[in-house]
Amino acid sequence: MTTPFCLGHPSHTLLPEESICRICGALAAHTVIGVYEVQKLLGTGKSGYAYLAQHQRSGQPVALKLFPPQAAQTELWEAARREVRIATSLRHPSILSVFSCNTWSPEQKMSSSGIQDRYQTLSNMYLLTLCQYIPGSLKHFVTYLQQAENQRALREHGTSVKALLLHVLQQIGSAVQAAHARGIVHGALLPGNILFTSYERAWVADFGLGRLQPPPAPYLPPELYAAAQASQQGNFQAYWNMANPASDQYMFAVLCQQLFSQTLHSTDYEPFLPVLNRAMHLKPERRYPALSLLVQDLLTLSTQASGIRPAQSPRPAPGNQGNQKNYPLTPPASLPPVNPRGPAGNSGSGGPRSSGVTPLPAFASGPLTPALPATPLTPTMSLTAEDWEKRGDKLFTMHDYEEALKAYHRAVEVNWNNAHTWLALGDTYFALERHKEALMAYEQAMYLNPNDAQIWLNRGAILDVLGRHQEALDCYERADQLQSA
Ligand SMILES: Nc1ncnc2c1ncn2[C@@H]1O[C@H](COP(=O)(O)OP(=O)(O)OP(=O)(O)O)[C@@H](O)[C@H]1O
Repeated sequence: MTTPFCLGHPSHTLLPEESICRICGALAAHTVIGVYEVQKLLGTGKSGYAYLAQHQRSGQPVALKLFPPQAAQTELWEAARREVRIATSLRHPSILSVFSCNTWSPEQKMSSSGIQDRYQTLSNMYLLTLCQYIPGSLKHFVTYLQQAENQRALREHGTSVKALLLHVLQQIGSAVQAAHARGIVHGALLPGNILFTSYERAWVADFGLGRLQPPPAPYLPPELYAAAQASQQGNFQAYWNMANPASDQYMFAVLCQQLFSQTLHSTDYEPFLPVLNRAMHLKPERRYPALSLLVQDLLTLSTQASGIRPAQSPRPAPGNQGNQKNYPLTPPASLPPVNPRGPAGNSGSGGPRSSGVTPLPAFASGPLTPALPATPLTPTMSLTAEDWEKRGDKLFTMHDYEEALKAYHRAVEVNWNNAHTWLALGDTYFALERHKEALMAYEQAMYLNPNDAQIWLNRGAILDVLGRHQEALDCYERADQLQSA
């Protein structure tokens, strides 16, 4: 038997059954949490670790984050969970949705659910979130923009580094503005929370979680210094309460400033400085009344300088600025439209679609996604239910949930009585965020096989998402009983 080790840097050996390292606090390699097995450390944030984990059945990669127990912060977890749900419900094409946000205790390592609520003592509870794994980081994006050959390729497409940069900033701004319109402040617009599925497709992560801890300099706006200090002394509520849309605007402007200075010539970058200076004004009331106005000014300046037709993003009516809904994700006129598929949880959210123009390079998919054999998906009458299910499994692993759904539907048409296929169908609806349909599929699976712990577990997870926490707990308990029977 191999010695267990933790995923921290440097790695430490662990005692058998130890799932969290006592020295560095990182998870043990291969820890199983619910239906996911932890594979590697993705990075360390302000208040915890992020890991790559894999769905045990389908192989689907997910990003799993653990926020360690800190009594004062724990009080905020319920509020954070509420905000995570609201942000996810916006289905914004650039808001990375979180598909599970719950408390978890290492003592439950051997439990089937892994996601526990209320029954644990506060001192050993972690806040655990699961969201889509997104392979590209802001660092990848900047490196791409800095390379001469890519700059040349962009020019050949009739666009530029600046246009692509502004296109991405527009997506980020749109996500943050949409959240502000629903009363959600991000609180940590840092490079680690900006992720990419392709070089022109950005996602903002950690809505609802960013305010749990203040960001470091230079992102921290001056008006929040005192709150940050208070949180260092354990009063996390101070930062949670004080962060506001104007402070998000400040952080967004710092992010813009860093991106501009790293990727543009100073002559291209200088015209933007007055706009950024306004957004970073020491007095929050002197900043833009809404983030969308800042983005609009950046776009207008950019198009004035380059002669590109400005993106159509109407200013909000006076008096309605703070409450502006959203503004369209209109790419600069010369940017080639491409179709990087968004993550599954957001696939119904109306991200850009392909128009057949040569795409900009997409990120390679993660190592956990094997290539799909080039089998056409045309229905063949001779396929068995098992064949359809296998096909669905492959498509699911490739994140092609729409096609996986079709394949699983074919499987249940051929054999209605297979609980396992209904379970797979439920998982696919879950990935597509069609929660009610997922619940119905799990219930059909449960009807066919009431003694399958996995079905109870997944039904619990969907009930959690639907806010039916008590029923979810009952399901987790039933799953535990079945597994220990
Ligand atoms: N969904 C994801 N997919 C892929 N990588 C991710 C994902 N979420 C986070 N990461 C990676 O893990 C790292 C740590 O993430 P984490 O959210 O813990 O911290 P952060 O984003 O850097 O800062 P913060 O604590 O403010 O959120 C990130 O820098 C990023 O590289």
